[in-house]
Amino acid sequence: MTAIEISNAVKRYPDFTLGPISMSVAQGEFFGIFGPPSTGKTSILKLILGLLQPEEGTVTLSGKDGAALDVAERDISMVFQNLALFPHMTGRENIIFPLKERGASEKEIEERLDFVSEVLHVSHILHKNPAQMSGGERQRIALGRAFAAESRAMLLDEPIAALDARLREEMRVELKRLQRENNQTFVYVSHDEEEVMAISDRVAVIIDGKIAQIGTPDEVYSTPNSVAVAGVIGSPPMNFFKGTYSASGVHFNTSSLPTVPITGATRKGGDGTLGVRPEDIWLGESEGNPSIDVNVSSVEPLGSYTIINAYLGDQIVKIRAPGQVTLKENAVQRVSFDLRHLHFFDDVGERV
Ligand SMILES: Nc1ncnc2c1ncn2[C@@H]1O[C@H](COP(=O)(O)OP(=O)(O)OP(=O)(O)O)[C@@H](O)[C@H]1O
Repeated sequence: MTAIEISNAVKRYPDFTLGPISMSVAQGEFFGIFGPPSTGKTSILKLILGLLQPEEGTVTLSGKDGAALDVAERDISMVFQNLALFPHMTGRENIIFPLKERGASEKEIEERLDFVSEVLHVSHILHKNPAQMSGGERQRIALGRAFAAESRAMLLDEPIAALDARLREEMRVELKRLQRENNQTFVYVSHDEEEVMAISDRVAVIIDGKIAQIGTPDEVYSTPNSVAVAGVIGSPPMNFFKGTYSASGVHFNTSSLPTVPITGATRKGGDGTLGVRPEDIWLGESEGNPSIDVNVSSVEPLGSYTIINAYLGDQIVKIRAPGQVTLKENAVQRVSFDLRHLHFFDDVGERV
């Protein structure tokens, strides 16, 4: 069943237009929204919650036209980026507020409070007021209040951004578990690509107020439909090389990179872009794959992998090699491109 359906929705601000946006989220789905800053992610959540009305198009919630539902009727909780806790209430009072509002029994309130406090690690701060909490603690209390409500759907806007890295990893596992256990619909906004890819069933990539691609994390990563999507998904980002298509493949302008055969594509002639992810460039020659010399510029050892920045002509190329690699600056290094994982884009940046 479709929980949230947005169809050709447009919202115009003086300096920014969101949309037209079309997306549908299934009941019980963990739906991620990812994109660079100021691209309209929060505005999409506000359309779903009813804080914004679309100027064109529609928002439908479980089959009901959003235009006919006020915020309270939607049965949706939202955790805002700039969280809004009641300052005069303790953590405990904040969390149980929605339960009291709907007249839950004392027993139910206590049980829910215990459950939420344990999962979110907030038992020790329940007596504090928000002013006495750190940013991360306030964030967890805000999450607790949203979870306590047991709404049909939860909208989360960068909900764990204020937490430290270890707690963030722990929390994303817990959030996913809670979502699955409660069979809730989650729409989860983050500008942290790794986080949103790790946690979501499907991801919408938002660029300049429009949905650039919707797919599973694997689809979006393995087959980005444009240079724009390829450029924002993946860390370090994909390497791009300008070139020209011909009958035998693509000839790249970059120094002496050999013509790269392109399989299954009908395109001949015209400019294009080759995309290669840093992990698809290998150190050394490899059979059947095009190879080329690069000049090592710097080496970043990161424990389980190493990032090598190297010059190919006057362009910096990023290579991600497994394990620890010892390479000297200015060394000439032969590298090969994994032919199975090359990405071709046309002159307007669409995937070929
Ligand atoms: N109420 C408003 N009035 C005018 N402009 C607005 C309003 N709300 C948002 N905008 C503009 O719309 C654009 C998108 O904002 P939005 O908050 O939806 O993006 P976002 O992707 O969530 O951003 P961030 O990642 O920085 O939180 C921004 O340029 C913002 O300045």
